[in-house]
Amino acid sequence: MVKVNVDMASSFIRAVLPRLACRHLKIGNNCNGRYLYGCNKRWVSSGSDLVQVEQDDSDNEIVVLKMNVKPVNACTAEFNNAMTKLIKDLDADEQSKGLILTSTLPNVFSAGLQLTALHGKSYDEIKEYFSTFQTMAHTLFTSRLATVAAINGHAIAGGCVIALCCEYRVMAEGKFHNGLNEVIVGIPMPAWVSAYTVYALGTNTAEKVILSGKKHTPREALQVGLVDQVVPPDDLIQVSKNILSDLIKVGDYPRRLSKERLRKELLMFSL
Ligand SMILES: CCCCCCCCC/C=C/C(=O)SCCNC(=O)CCNC(=O)[C@H](O)C(C)(C)COP(=O)(O)OP(=O)(O)OC[C@H]1O[C@@H](n2cnc3c(N)ncnc32)[C@H](O)[C@@H]1OP(=O)(O)O
Repeated sequence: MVKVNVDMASSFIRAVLPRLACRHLKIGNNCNGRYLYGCNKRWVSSGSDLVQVEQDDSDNEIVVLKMNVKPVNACTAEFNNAMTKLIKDLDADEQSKGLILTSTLPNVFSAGLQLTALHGKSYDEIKEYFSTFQTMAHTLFTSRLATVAAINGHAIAGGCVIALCCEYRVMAEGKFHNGLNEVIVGIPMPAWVSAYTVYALGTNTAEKVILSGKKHTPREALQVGLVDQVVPPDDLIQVSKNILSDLIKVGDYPRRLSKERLRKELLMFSL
């Protein structure tokens, strides 16, 4: 399990964050959705039913993971752990080469951290919860698979982070937002999230995106590099599959090793 560096933020978390989270959202029993689970050809078990798994290409090389935590794909600890397990299982499965990450929900990719999980919790509980999110993000970021985020709705804060962990991001046109609003919510941006953002956007743009806390339209997200492509919603999955097919055409070993070498520089921020 990746450990979260919470030293600098410990008093903040204890004293302020739960209050801010409460103020930001109506606290209620709002993450009690029903979960679906399906797979066309073979099962890759997450040990839970929070993520739909589809392997629908003829070679079983491409896997589609659909986040499925109603109503907004808030990243519960159970979801984070399920995602981590799934990605690790796929990494260990030599047949799998590429991963598309999307959502079952029509308008939301992910709303990020489950803010309600922070309310009324002890410091240790909050720390443990954060570490499940960081472990999931770290596992996705360092996966040997080629990864494409098919962003079919809002991708806010941690939802945007999940997309940034992927190699390529395609977003559907629509009245959606994509951004890192942590500073607005009241969360000082953790160094590892900043590092992932810098990796994807470059330092100067990452600083603007993080410090503004701005939520971008798909077109604005494209301009700042939060996404690589914006497409009509109906084309999202097919475009993502086409991109992934190109990515995995490259020899598996050189690709895998190059990705590892490129991304390992950032691990110092993550561990
Ligand atoms: C140092 C160590 C540090 C380590 C810390 C590591 C941090 C890593 C960085 C990550 C930080 C974060 O993710 S912080 C999370 C920030 N996330 C957000 O600010 C997103 C807030 N949500 C939204 O903006 C919107 O809900 C949005 C996603 C666009 C969907 O809008 P909609 O109109 O479709 O839906 P809504 O009506 O708003 O929401 C539907 C219900 O879902 C709930 N809901 C919405 N977002 C939720 C959320 N994130 N968590 C829980 N519940 C949420 C609402 O309260 C509603 O509940 P009911 O009223 O009961 O129905």
